[in-house]
Amino acid sequence: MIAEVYIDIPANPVNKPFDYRIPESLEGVVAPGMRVTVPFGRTRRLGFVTELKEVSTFKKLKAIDSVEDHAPVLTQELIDLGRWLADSILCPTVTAFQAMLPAAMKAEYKKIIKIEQPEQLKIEDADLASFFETTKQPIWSEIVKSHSELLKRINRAIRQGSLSIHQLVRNQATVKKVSVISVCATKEQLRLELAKLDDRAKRQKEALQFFIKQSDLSSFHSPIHALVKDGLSRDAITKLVDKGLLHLDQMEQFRDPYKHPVEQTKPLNLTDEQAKALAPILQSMNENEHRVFLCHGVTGSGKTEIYLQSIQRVLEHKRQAIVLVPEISLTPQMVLRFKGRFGDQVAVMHSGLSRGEKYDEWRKIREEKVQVVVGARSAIFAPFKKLGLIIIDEEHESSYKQEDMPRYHARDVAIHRAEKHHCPVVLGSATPSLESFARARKQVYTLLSLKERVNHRPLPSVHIVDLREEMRQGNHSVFSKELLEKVKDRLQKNEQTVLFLNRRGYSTFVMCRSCGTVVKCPHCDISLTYHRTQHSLRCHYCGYEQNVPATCPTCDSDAMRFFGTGTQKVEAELNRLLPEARVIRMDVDTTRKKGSHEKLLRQFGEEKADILLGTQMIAKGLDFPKVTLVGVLAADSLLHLSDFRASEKTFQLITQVSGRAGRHSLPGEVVIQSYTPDHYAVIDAARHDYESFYREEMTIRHRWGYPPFFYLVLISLTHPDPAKVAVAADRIAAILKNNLSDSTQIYGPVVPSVSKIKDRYRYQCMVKYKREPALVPVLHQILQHFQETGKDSLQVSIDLNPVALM
Ligand SMILES: Nc1ncnc2c1ncn2[C@@H]1O[C@H](COP(=O)(O)OP(=O)(O)OP(=O)(O)O)[C@@H](O)[C@H]1O
Ligand SMILES: [Zn+2]
Ligand SMILES: [Zn+2]
Repeated sequence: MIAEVYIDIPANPVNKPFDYRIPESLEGVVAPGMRVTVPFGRTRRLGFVTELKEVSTFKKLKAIDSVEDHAPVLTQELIDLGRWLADSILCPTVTAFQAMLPAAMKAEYKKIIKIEQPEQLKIEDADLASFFETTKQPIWSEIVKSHSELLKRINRAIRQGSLSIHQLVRNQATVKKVSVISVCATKEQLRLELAKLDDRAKRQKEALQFFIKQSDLSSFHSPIHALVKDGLSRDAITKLVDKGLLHLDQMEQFRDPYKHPVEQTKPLNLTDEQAKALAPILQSMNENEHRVFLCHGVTGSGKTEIYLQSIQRVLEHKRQAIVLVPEISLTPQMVLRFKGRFGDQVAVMHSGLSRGEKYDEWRKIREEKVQVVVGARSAIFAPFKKLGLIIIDEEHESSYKQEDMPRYHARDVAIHRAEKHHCPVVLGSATPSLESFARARKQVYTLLSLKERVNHRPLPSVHIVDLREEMRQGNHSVFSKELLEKVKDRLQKNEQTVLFLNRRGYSTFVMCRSCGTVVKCPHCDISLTYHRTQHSLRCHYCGYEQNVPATCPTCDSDAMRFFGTGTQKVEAELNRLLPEARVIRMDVDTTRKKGSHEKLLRQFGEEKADILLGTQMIAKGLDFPKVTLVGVLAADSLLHLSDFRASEKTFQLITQVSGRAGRHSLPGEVVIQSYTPDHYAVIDAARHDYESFYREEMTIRHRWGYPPFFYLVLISLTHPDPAKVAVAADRIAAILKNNLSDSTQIYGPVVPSVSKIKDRYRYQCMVKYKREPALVPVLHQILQHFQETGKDSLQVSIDLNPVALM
């Protein structure tokens, strides 16, 4: 038999299956979806078996060395998915396969030095020979590091054939095992042994008495460490094992990151709106029909309960469900809602788990020990065999798109998988992406609307504060008078406040602090980006460049400023203005340590603080009854990012943050501080008017030719030599222009705002198109032609439908 194997080298020339002979010893063992070690070139590599066949067109085939898995790690569906993904996002197939598996299963390659001719080595270099006699596993990289003086001699010995270099492939995945003791003797036999032992074997006697006391010996088993904890001697147990009276077994164990018992919750009585939204989802499941639902529900409308009750039906049908949640809202609060309803049937996958924990959660899925997975982006690849439902909460979140290879969007993968499994996908959000809402409008997706909060609780009332006005009145603080008054009021009433400061995007744009003007590109309607090194303003899209104006082009004031307020500064100011307030600050600095994110949120939930001050990580998923005030310190910070999605992101963020207020019995209030209070993204968010925002934004996208009306492709090049990357960028732009149709537009090449990363210079080209059949073949050709391997070479990456254009 012959196996087709994708080699674990993510490079274009290797991006095809290679044929390998299955040796007799592995006949019937090797199966598609397994990982194998194979000789490749002069090394050994890990590979994925995708197909078995009888004949090969090649005459001389190398044989597979060994099998890494006892069962396939990729199902047939995932193998097909990997091929599809590789084609549609232009990545090597093996990269797609790897993305589907937990990191612990990535192969680790180690080079070791092997002695081929010990006698010859002794003659040629006796010192070296005795060195290797004392070194058990001479690992190449370690020898290079600590015995560099030997390198020359080792190299000579390799040339002469007495030494050689071997590549070891190591599977990093480890299964945690526990030693379990059972009894293989009768009580009678144990008593006999007890009588035989002399008095010095006191500990063995104790152990025997312990087992004799057990009511049912044949079904007894216990981890050895539990017995030791109960006072038995490990030594004595081992002796009894040796005598054949006890039996020792290694049992696999799952590491459990959520050990605490969870209180079971029951399905809630649905509101009318919830029931109306749930019905078509259930119907689609009953009919085994693939449909995509967009569940557009205002914050606090009870979307999660709809998810829970849909999953319940999935379980009744003996099928399985995937729930995707953005990494930052995958808080214990969120996890508990699923564990509380479905208990041990839920696996959780997120970046906070250790490698081993992630691997075990993955194994629970593969071994069908769980039926539901709640996880971040990569959980979309959960190896369930009978998917019945995929839910993507906060579907508008840009983190569902992976920013590096493979650049997949979890939403696209979800829809593709659900099609194969004939099951529905539910996309949920209070602020759907324009793409998804447009599809729902065109009835590609089915729209489910929840317009009210649960139990008719009102949405919070929102006040917009004009920061320019505050400035004019001489208030230079980050807090407007109104916001400060309201925070004080909450302090008095013993209620809580959430203050939100978006730091991302600061100081990349220049704004006039007296009139709010931001300098834009005359050709693209995009804010210009400040380049520190040249002290100039540039357009990301078309390359337009100008100097930073000394005075504001609109009002002539000299208050043109870069933005630089951070959470720390705000915290200091809070301490000065309200010394009695207890503040919890949450940002990248205070949440770096594992578990600190949860800890801070728990403290806030336990009302150990009055104010929660944070960045985007507090915008989502929080549900605290005492929060009655939310303040957005500067709503514009995202608005002027040089990104056509800037307004959309601003609208989403303001809506999400506002949604944290007044979710329970106490009514909520929101203060939005802004330098551009009449921007539609700010006004519509304040009015909770998604549809109005959608209309205005779509008009603008249409006018300027941005998605969802057009598709974008971003081609990025990097090279250590600025001249080389410039030449390649020009050639690629020329190929695009010559091979794509006239209606497709090609922008660039331009230098992106970050022009150099890790000493590699960057260039970008952008393609904007509506229908372009030649696109994928041309992009393939570009990759084949320009992509080089090796460190100091040209790197080309292609991002279809990029979410960030930085
Ligand atoms: N049918 C119901 N009856 C009573 N309470 C409910 C019902 N459905 C949901 N709730 C409660 O209402 C609150 C808000 O629900 P949930 O968090 O699911 O809203 P959401 O739509 O997901 O909001 P967000 O988009 O802001 O995260 C929760 O505390 C939830 O327990
Ligand atoms: Zn101005
Ligand atoms: Zn421009």
